[in-house]
Amino acid sequence: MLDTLSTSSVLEVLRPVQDPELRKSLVELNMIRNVKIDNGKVSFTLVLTTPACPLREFIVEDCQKAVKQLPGVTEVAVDVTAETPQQKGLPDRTGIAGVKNILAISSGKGGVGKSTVAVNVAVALAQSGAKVGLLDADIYGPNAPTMLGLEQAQVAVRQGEKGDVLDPVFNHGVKLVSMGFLIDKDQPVIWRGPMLNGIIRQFLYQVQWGELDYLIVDMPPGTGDAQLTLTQAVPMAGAVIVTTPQNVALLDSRKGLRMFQQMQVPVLGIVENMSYFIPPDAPDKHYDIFGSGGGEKTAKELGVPLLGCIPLEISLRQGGDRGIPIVVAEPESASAKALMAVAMAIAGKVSVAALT
Ligand SMILES: Nc1ncnc2c1ncn2[C@@H]1O[C@H](COP(=O)(O)OP(=O)(O)OP(=O)(O)O)[C@@H](O)[C@H]1O
Repeated sequence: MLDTLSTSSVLEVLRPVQDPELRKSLVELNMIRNVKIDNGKVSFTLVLTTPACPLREFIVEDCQKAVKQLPGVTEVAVDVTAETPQQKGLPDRTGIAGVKNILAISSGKGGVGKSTVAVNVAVALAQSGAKVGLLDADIYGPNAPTMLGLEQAQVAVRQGEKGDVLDPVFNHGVKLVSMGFLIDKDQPVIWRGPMLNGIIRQFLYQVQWGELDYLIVDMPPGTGDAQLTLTQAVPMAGAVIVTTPQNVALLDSRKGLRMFQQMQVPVLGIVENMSYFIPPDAPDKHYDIFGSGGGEKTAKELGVPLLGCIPLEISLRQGGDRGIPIVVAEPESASAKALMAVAMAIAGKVSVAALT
């Protein structure tokens, strides 16, 4: 079989090549398509499970190596595309039409950088080619509009076929709807909680998200009613918990973890923010202000993966304030690279959860 060059011999040599995260054969996962042979030139499409695949180059290389084993092959051309799988459903929760994966970014307490992570992960996924929405559900501090440069924007309510619909606003490749657009910012926080249910329903059924690979939900901090309402209403593909190295925040993360588990939302991992300090005048220096290895230790204790550690960097805050996320403003900075790696790790975990 292997000594003749044919579509089936190409698939045969590719069969042992696995997706490193899914640990399954690319051929069996239907990730190899359109195999064509033109004299010695073999071409095919590699359909990844996310455009943000961190292992893209390795997989392509493995495929090329495998096909080159066949006699008569002079060239291997791999066309890479992606089809994000749809999250597994829960019988009691109805998803949002067209939205494949809803992801919660949460934190045990406020101010740990949850929104910063949510916004930059959303933009990084969009940069990779994914269709991304961001639902800023943080009723206490809806600051995603500022961070995406959309502070002055208003969601437009218009008459749709089945009643009023809301169109998200758009910047840096991300569609955004924020609680900040719908709540009165001068209203006391205690009145905002009860409004949440109604607003969530609007987000679910009235926002015209269109087709999305990922809808990132910037959750309110903590584990109160607002979080329960959200996790009950929206079927989540997974949750990411943002924490800082200090112990108090870590304790709170444990509560968050338990809440998601009780709500049958898989916890994809934790992100340690403000892990170490990089001074602006010495970007190659690295100060472990809170000691090192805290994130790793906590991840181990909690039994979930550590998705990444983000340094404390002034330009990261400045990017947020200016409405130009660091992954756009300074993609080469340490914090941008760390955030991009977190985005890719999340995308990888979502694919694994959907396909295994
Ligand atoms: N790694 C970092 N380096 C520098 N500044 C950061 C970093 N992470 C977050 N910040 C800054 O800290 C502040 C709080 O961050 P952010 O708003 O993302 O936190 P949050 O957890 O979402 O807070 P809240 O609960 O109030 O919504 C912001 O000014 C942000 O720019």
